[in-house]
Amino acid sequence: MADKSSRGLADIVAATTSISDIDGEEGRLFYRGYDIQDIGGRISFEECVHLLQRGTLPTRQELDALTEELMAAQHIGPTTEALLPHVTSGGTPMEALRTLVSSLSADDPDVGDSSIEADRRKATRLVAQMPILVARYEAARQGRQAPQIDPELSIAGNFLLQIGGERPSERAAEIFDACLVLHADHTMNASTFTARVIAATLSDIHSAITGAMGALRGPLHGGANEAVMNTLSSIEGDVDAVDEFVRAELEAGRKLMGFGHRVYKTEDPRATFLRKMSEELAELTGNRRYYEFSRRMEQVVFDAKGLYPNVDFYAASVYHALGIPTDLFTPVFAISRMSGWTAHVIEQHEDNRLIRPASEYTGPTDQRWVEISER
Ligand SMILES: CC(=O)SCCNC(=O)CCNC(=O)[C@H](O)C(C)(C)COP(=O)(O)OP(=O)(O)OC[C@H]1O[C@@H](n2cnc3c(N)ncnc32)[C@H](O)[C@@H]1OP(=O)(O)O
Ligand SMILES: O=C([O-])CC(=O)C(=O)O
Repeated sequence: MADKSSRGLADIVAATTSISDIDGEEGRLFYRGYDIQDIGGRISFEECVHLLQRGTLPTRQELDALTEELMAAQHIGPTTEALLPHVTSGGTPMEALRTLVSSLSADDPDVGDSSIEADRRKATRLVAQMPILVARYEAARQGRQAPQIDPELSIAGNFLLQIGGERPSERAAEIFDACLVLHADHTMNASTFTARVIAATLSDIHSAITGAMGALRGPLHGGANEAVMNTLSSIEGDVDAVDEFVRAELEAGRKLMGFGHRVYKTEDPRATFLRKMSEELAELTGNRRYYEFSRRMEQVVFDAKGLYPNVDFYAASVYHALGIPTDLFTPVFAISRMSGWTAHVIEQHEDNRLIRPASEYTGPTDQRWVEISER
């Protein structure tokens, strides 16, 4: 029997990992020992994928080889293709994409092979396929074709091209690329933990990722970025209306999405980057409304509750300024987090033990069976 229970497994070490680390007191995040303050805005998402999945920042040659592999995998198979029209009409994008991601395994060349080598190949393919899936989903629900991939553009640039229908500005692609790096991994967050639990039964990588998608979707986790945008756009009037909105929400006992964190006791270092991006995009687009609303909300929430914004808070105004539809914000998170999830599945399979925590029983005891007619 366990010594004590921890609600929500807070502070419980559930895995050892060499992929990422967080110092919650200092507000620091590391990918394989590299401080996000150092690599954020400096490495591309493709380099980040190499770092997380393969363990090192790539040499030029390694990066070229990975980019080629990713390019070659940027398509979806006939099973997923056939499913697309069935999932675009009902439900949310995350529900549809969870189903579509699961279907990718049917056409994967390594289907049925759960060796580490096959895991690695599937991991690269999943990273390449996720932005294509989101873009194809968006095009399908709008009844149009997604533009062709441009081999000159990065994953980030191509995604903006496919969603927006035109080549993004260089700066927009750079900013989005940096966003993908910032969201790529975060130790034992709920979706990564889900993926590891599934992988630890020696299940396959697509099953683990499908579960992770389900966990990411919730508003207490990745779904918060969409909720933040809905909050910001629901506030009518000028920036002063933010004060009253926050007061009313807190008085009603509701949580403000995009604030608070299980691990960070100070500012989330990713929020520091995203705030700057939000400000820059406000200047570039000439629309400062959501940046200013966000700044005010941050101040008012801190004064009232001492809570800091998390990664999802400024991601909302950034994605909005980049022209991404609000209900694709969480799918965008999944595009990035695919790199971390897959790295964790590989790590779990490399040194596996079934994950099976204990529970503390709180139900009745000494019950006795009685005939159904007498209950
Ligand atoms: C990528 C990510 O997943 S980042 C997180 C995204 N999620 C959100 O932004 C949703 C809003 N935030 C939250 O719900 C929480 O802060 C979480 C889920 C992120 C962390 O939760 P936990 O560590 O379990 O903290 P918990 O929910 O128990 O909150 C502790 C206290 O702070 C309060 N609190 C925490 N976050 C918030 C918030 N966003 N707004 C208002 N109050 C909050 C709680 O009401 C609670 O108060 P109480 O002790 O008086 O009851
Ligand atoms: O770590 C967490 O609990 C949530 C989070 O910030 C993330 O997954 O990026």
